[in-house]
Amino acid sequence: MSKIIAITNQKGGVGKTTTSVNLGASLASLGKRVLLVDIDPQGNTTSGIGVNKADVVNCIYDVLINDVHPKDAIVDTNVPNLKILPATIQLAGAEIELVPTISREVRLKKSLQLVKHLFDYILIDCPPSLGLLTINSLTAADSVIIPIQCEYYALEGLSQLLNTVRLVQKHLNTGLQIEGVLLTMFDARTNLGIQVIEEVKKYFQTKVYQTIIPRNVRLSEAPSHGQSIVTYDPRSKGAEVYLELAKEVISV
Ligand SMILES: Nc1ncnc2c1ncn2[C@@H]1O[C@H](COP(=O)(O)OP(=O)(O)OP(=O)(O)O)[C@@H](O)[C@H]1O
Ligand SMILES: [Mg+2]
Repeated sequence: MSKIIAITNQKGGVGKTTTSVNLGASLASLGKRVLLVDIDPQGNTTSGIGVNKADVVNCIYDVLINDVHPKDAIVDTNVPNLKILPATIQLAGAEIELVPTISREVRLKKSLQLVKHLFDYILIDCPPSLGLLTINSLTAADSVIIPIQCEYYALEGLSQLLNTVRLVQKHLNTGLQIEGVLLTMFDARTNLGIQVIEEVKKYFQTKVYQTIIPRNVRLSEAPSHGQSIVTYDPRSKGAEVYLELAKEVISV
C-alpha cells in the first residue's frame, strides 16, 4: 500500500529538506519504491539529491499549472528506488498563479493519484509557508511529518500549523493524519535541547518519533555534493539515525 507523507513546518530551516532527502534515501535503501516531491521554490531537495536544475525539462510547476502528466516530470536520482519530481525557481510564481484557477487546492492531489500506485512512499518537501503550495501538499497527503528543531523558539508557530492541518481536515482532506513529530538538530551538550524534547513529548505524546536527529556535520555537507547521507557517508551518525527513522516509519 502506498502512502503520501507531507514533511511540513512553516518555520524555516527546521530540517524539512534534510529529512525528505535522507528519509527518502533510507526508505529506498530498505527496498521501498520512493518518490520525492519538491514543492518548495528553493528547490533544495532537487539540488540536494544531485539533480541539476538547468537540465530539468518539466518540473512540479508544469504539473500544477500546465497540466503536464507527472510521469513526464519525474526523473531518476543517483539512488536506486528513489525518484524525484523536481522543483525549479519557476515554481515561485505558482503561489500567485494558482489563486484564480479552478480546484486550486486539489491540483497536486489529482496529479499524484496518477502515479501513486508506482510507489510505496511519496514524500513531499513543503516550503516554509502556509500558502497554497503547502495546502496542496496537505490535501494530497495521507499524513504529515512535522520536524521540530530542538531550540528555543521551536514551539512557536506550531499552533498555527496545527490549525491549518485541522482546517484541511475539515474542508479538503478528512483522512489527513499526523504521521509523527520528528525532533531535529539535537545538541546533547545543551540543557535547552533536553527541555524542548520534554515539552514536545508532553504536547504530542506518542506521536513523537523515538529517533531523535542529532546535529551532524556530515548531514549538512551532503547536499553540496548532491548526495543523500546514504551514499555520502553511510557510516556517519546521520546515516544511522535516518535509517532508524525509516524503520520506524515502515513499522506503523
Ligand atoms: N541534523 C542536522 N545536523 C546538522 N545540520 C543540519 C541538520 N539538519 C539540517 N541541517 C542543516 O540546517 C539547515 C536547514 O536544514 P533544512 O534545509 O533541511 O531545513 P528546511 O526546514 O528544509 O529549511 P527551509 O524552511 O528553508 O526549506 C541546512 O543547512 C541543513 O544542512
Ligand atoms: Mg527546505
